[in-house]
Amino acid sequence: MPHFLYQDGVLHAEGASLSAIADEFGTPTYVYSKATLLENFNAYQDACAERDALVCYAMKANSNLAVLDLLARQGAGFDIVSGGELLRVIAAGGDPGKTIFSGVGKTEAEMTLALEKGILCFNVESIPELHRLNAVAGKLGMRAPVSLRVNPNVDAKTHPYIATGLKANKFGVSFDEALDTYRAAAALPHLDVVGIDCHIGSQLLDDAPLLEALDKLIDLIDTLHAEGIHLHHLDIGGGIGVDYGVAGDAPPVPVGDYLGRLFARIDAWRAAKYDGQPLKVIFEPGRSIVAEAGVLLTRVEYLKPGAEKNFCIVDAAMNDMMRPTLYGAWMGLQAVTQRESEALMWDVVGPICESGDWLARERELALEPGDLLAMMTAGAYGMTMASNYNTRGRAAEVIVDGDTIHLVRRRETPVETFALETLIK
Ligand SMILES: Cc1ncc(COP(=O)(O)O)c(C=O)c1O
Ligand SMILES: N[C@@H](CCCC[NH3+])C(=O)O
Repeated sequence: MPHFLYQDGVLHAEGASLSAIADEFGTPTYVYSKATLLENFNAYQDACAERDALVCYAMKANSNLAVLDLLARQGAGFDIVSGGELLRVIAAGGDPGKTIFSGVGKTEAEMTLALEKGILCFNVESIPELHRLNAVAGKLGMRAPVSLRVNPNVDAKTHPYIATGLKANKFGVSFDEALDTYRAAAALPHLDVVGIDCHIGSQLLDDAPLLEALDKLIDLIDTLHAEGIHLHHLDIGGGIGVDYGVAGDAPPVPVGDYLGRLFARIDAWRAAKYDGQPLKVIFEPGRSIVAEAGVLLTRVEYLKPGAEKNFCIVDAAMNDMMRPTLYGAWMGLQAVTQRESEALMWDVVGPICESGDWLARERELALEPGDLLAMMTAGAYGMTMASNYNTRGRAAEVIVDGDTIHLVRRRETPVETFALETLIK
């Protein structure tokens, strides 16, 4: 159910007017809807009900502590990719015992922290990483729970920067080398081989590539079983996409439909080969939980019509939302208060000194300076990818719950952007 709707001609997040939010907290500001967040998470939880399954929210999509806390209280686990993200999970009251650690470059310090905090599992992506983890666990007198991230060489049919499951990508152990890598892992004294993992890419609109990857993992689990390596879980990663409103794009597969098909396959396989003995299933969704729950609220500073192009200069920029310039991503824009006046074609750009600093191109909008715009579907990979380029303080973040507005991250001041720096004599 959409929670960003016009009421009396003004765009609202649940019961709160975006215009009132801009007046109180300024712009640019990320505005999240708590109801959307919970509905999206519960689409996974509901499809997993009564099953041995764990939804590990991929917090790289949006790691605001209040977001993590809300999801943790719904039973979420977390997929992390750094020691910093683990510290956020803990600060938000999340459970390290429901946390899995992905990523190709884990440091010794990160491994040590994760072992000391008792995470559920390391998703290991290479043989050198296995050896490092074995050594770190040995030094601590512990055994590290390990799942291998296998690269199933499946084409996820998404933007090349966010496809991760092809041979050409840096991620995971190649499918052909997976068996030998499992043997190597099983022979190391300080590792417990517990699972298998893959993540083939992000913003997938169709679940066919995910089910193809599942079939490959299933075959591999059977081969490992025959070798005496018995796994306790299968982690299929994240990747389900959202509707950004791109003309011609098919709508994304509903989460419940995808999980239904996935569980049906797993159940049929377990019934045929393992007397129906269940296998724990882990998911790592990010975008499909938070993207639709957020908008980026920005104000028009100047209108600069020109012979070739009309530029609408707003107070948000590529440092606040990198997706358009990084991926050429199309993001929806809506006027917070709609005008009756004539619409013109605008390129919506920020104040940063780069021609790549654009948020939207060729949009038909009726605008005046001072108007507010909402960039839609901006709750994922927005604030988490923000930077301080041009010494811009990062945006504020608020969560709306009904008609209550919670400021969950105050605006960063420009002075705070250089507070860690020091002069030399
Ligand atoms: C290992 C891993 N898991 C999960 C995710 C979350 O993906 P998405 O936001 O597409 O669900 C990502 C990002 O693509 C990832 O790299
Ligand atoms: N940052 C990307 C997704 C990255 C996925 C991380 N593995 C995006 O905005 O679409």
